[in-house]
Amino acid sequence: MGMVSKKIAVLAGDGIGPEVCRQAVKVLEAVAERFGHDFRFAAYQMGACAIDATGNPLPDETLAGCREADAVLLGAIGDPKYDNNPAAPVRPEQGLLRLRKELGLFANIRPVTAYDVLLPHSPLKAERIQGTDMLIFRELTGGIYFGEKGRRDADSAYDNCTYSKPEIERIAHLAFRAAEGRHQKLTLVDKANVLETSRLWREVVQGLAAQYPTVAVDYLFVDNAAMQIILNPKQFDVILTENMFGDIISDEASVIAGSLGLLPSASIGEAALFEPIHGSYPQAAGKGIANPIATILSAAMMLEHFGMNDEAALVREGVDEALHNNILTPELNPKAPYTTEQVGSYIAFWVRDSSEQQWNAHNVAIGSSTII
Ligand SMILES: NC(=O)c1ccc[n+]([C@@H]2O[C@H](COP(=O)([O-])OP(=O)(O)OC[C@H]3O[C@@H](n4cnc5c(N)ncnc54)[C@H](O)[C@@H]3O)[C@@H](O)[C@H]2O)c1
Ligand SMILES: CC(C)[C@H](C(=O)O)[C@@H](O)C(=O)O
Ligand SMILES: [Mg+2]
Repeated sequence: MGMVSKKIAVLAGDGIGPEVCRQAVKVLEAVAERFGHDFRFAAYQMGACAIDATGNPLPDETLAGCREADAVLLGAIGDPKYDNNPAAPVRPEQGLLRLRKELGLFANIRPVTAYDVLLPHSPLKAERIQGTDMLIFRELTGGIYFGEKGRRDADSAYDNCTYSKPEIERIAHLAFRAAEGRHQKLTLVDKANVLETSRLWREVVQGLAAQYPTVAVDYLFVDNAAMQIILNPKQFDVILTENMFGDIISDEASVIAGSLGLLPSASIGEAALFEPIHGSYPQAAGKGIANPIATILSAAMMLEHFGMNDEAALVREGVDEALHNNILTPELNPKAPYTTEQVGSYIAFWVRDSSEQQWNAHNVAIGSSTII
C-alpha cells in the first residue's frame, strides 16, 4: 500500500481515557512514520469532561468531527460524581450511547484471546483457557439500552427492551460471515426461555442459518453461557448476542485474556469507531498504572479497517513483544511494573524499527525502567 491519508477523531474522554489514548496515538504516529502514511488527529470532548466544559456529554462539534473523520478512536468516559448521583440530570454515558446511535454503530466486535505468555497470571486454569480465540458480536444500538425508560412514579421505574427483525438480521449476517472465515461455529447467547425479544433473536437467526450452510449454529441461555465462558471457553468461535448480554459477558471474558486492560473493540456500521472495552477506571486516573494495550489493539483494529494489514500486524507484534518481555502494567506485572507511558513507548519504538534498540536508548536517557 502506498502513502495514505486518514483523518482520525480522538475522543480521549475521562479518567484513564486520555492516558491510554495518548499511547495509542503514539503507536499510530509510529505506524505513519514507518509506512509513510499521513494520519491527522483531531481531538474532541465527550463524556464528563464535555459536560463540565459545555453542559453536553456529546457537543455538536464532537459529533460533526466524528462524522467527517475516517475513523474514531475513543478512550473511555465516566466519572464517579455521576455514577454516585442517581439524580444527575445529564450523564457522561448518554454521550457515548448517542454517539453510537448517531453514527449507526450497530455492531461491536470484541475479540478475546488467551495469550500463552500470560497463562500463569490467570486466575483460571491454564489448560482450560489455553488456545481460546473467540469473537463476540455485541449488538450496540438497540435493546434495553435504547428502549423507552423512565420513572412511573416515586417508587417504580421501567426500561423497555425492543428489537426489530432488521436490527437482528444486519448484525447476524456480519457474525455468520465472520464465522465462515473462522471456525464455522456461531453461538447465539440469549434468554429465550424468558424474553420475547430473545425468542425473536432465535427465530431470526434460525431463519438465516440456511444461507450459511457451513456454519454450525448453537443456542445458549445467557446464564449458562456466563458459566461456560469461564469453564470451557475453547468451545466458542463467534458469539452473537444482544446489547446488554454482550456488555456483561465480554467483561467476564476478559478474565481469560488476563486483564480488562487487554480487550479491544471495533464498533462498525455507518461509521467506524475503535475503543477498549473497559471504562474510565477512575481509581487509576493520573497514576500511570492503566494498561494501554486494549486501546493500542483497538488502534490495530482501526488499521485493519483501513486495509492496512501489514501495519496492524506490526502493532500486534509490538504488543506480543511487550507481553513476552514483561513490559507490563502492574495488574499483569506486580513485581516489576512499567507505566502506561512506558508500555506505549515500548510498542511505539518496536513499530518504528522492529527492535528494542530505541527502547534501550530511551531507558538509558530517562535513567529508569520501572515505576518501583
Ligand atoms: N466505553 C466506556 O467508555 C466505558 C466502559 C465501561 C465503563 N465506563 C464507565 O467507566 C466508569 C468506571 O466504571 P467501572 O469501574 O465499572 O469499570 P472500568 O472498566 O473502568 O474498571 C473496572 C476494573 O477493571 C480494571 N481495569 C479497567 N481498565 C483497565 C486498564 N486499562 N488497565 C488495567 N485495569 C483496568 C480495574 O481493575 C478496574 O477497577 C463508569 O463511569 C462507567 O460508566 C465507560
Ligand atoms: C459506559 C457504558 C454505557 C458502556 C456500555 O454499557 O455499553 C460500557 O460498559 C461499554 O462496554 O462500552
Ligand atoms: Mg461494558
